[in-house]
Amino acid sequence: MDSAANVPRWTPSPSPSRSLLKEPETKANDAPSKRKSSVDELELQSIISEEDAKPAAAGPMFPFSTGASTTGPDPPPYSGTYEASSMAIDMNEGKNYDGGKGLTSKGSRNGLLLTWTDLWVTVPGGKNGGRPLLQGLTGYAEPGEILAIMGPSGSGKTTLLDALAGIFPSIRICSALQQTGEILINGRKETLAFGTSAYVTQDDILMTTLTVREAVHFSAQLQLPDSMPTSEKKERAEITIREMGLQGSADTRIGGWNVKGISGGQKRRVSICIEILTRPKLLFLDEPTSGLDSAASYHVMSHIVKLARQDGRTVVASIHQPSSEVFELFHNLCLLSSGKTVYFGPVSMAEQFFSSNGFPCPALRNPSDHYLRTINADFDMDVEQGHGGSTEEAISVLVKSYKSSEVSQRVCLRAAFIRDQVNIVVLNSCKAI
Ligand SMILES: Nc1ncnc2c1ncn2[C@@H]1O[C@H](COP(=O)(O)OP(=O)(O)OP(=O)(O)O)[C@@H](O)[C@H]1O
Repeated sequence: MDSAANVPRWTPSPSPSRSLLKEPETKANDAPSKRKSSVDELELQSIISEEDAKPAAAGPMFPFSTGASTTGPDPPPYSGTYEASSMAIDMNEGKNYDGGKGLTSKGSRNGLLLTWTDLWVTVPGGKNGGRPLLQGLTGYAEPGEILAIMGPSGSGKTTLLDALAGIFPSIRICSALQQTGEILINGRKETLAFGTSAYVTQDDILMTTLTVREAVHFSAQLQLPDSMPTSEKKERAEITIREMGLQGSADTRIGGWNVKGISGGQKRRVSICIEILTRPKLLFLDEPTSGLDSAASYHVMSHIVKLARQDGRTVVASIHQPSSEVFELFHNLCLLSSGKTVYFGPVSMAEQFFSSNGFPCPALRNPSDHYLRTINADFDMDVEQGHGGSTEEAISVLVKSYKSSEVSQRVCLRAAFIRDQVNIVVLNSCKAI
């Protein structure tokens, strides 16, 4: 077992300024388009189909607005075909990536592509005019993929999820948090129709007197459209109960502080069950695996991956301590420390990022544990020093290195590219009218 003294510490070499995403030797024989690695080579191809540019039918508005409602033609559904090949290769290298093929599949054609640029959330007041909880974050979440948000406790994971889900300022008015930056759906500010997105919060708010089956069935009756026959709603509820591995406790009361009911982990799964009943296109999950053992965590997360892949759903999940198997299920990783980005990019490239900055993951250690231990400064006083610099120094090196890295530039470019591309399509469709 590792002792606290074995926590990897900052060592000054190799140089943090070393460029990331260097072309691996093994790619030398790949097609020329795959070999492109420079951002200058990014071809901004306007290949969103004309059909995609048609305004979508208006529907009832979802309470979790993800941006101001816009006038004019609605944005085209994300087609997944805008991608320049050079970017697709470098950004998505790794075993979980399907080379962009999945994004052009039928299921993902109507997916939601979420992008955020220079996102700040601040608590007003204090000497310096406020305390920033999120500091200029930029990123994206793609259809058919899972973005994992990780970081030590208090690093801003829930704040980021809340901001992306449009919780500020409409729902948590009393929090008085200030938010700036741009959050776009398919490149546009958009208010989503009811049932399009769902948010499983950290707290399980459930009716304690109901059984699991009653809770899920009632929820299905209320959430699923009136046009769906009752028998189909019941079937959907039963399928979802099974998918979350709750069939064994379906007739057990949920329970609360006064009456013992299902376990904490089972409550978590009931909450997820209720939110995925409508099969939302955009799903936010705050700590979906808390309270679950490693096998249950794996089953729940792999089911969510399946859901994401099946119909090109976009999933953003904060997660504390994934096992290595669960970690491998994620596509992209957003690693936060005190509201700053330590790393954003493909899960498969994170290891290279850490080792190129002097923090190689020791053999046989779960990479996610390694990343979190490297950037957790909460217990610095208790941890024996002597392995190089402090955790604060390590965080500072990684944050600086990420900012100047090619991977960060690509993330910014990608967010800008998606926005510009959609604007071109909307402009063209307006001209055509
Ligand atoms: N309304 C608020 N007013 C002041 N500070 C806040 C507010 N909301 C969050 N914070 C602070 O913002 C920081 C980030 O909180 P957040 O809940 O996003 O962290 P987290 O990474 O989700 O933590 P955990 O993993 O423990 O859930 C914390 O320091 C928290 O105390």
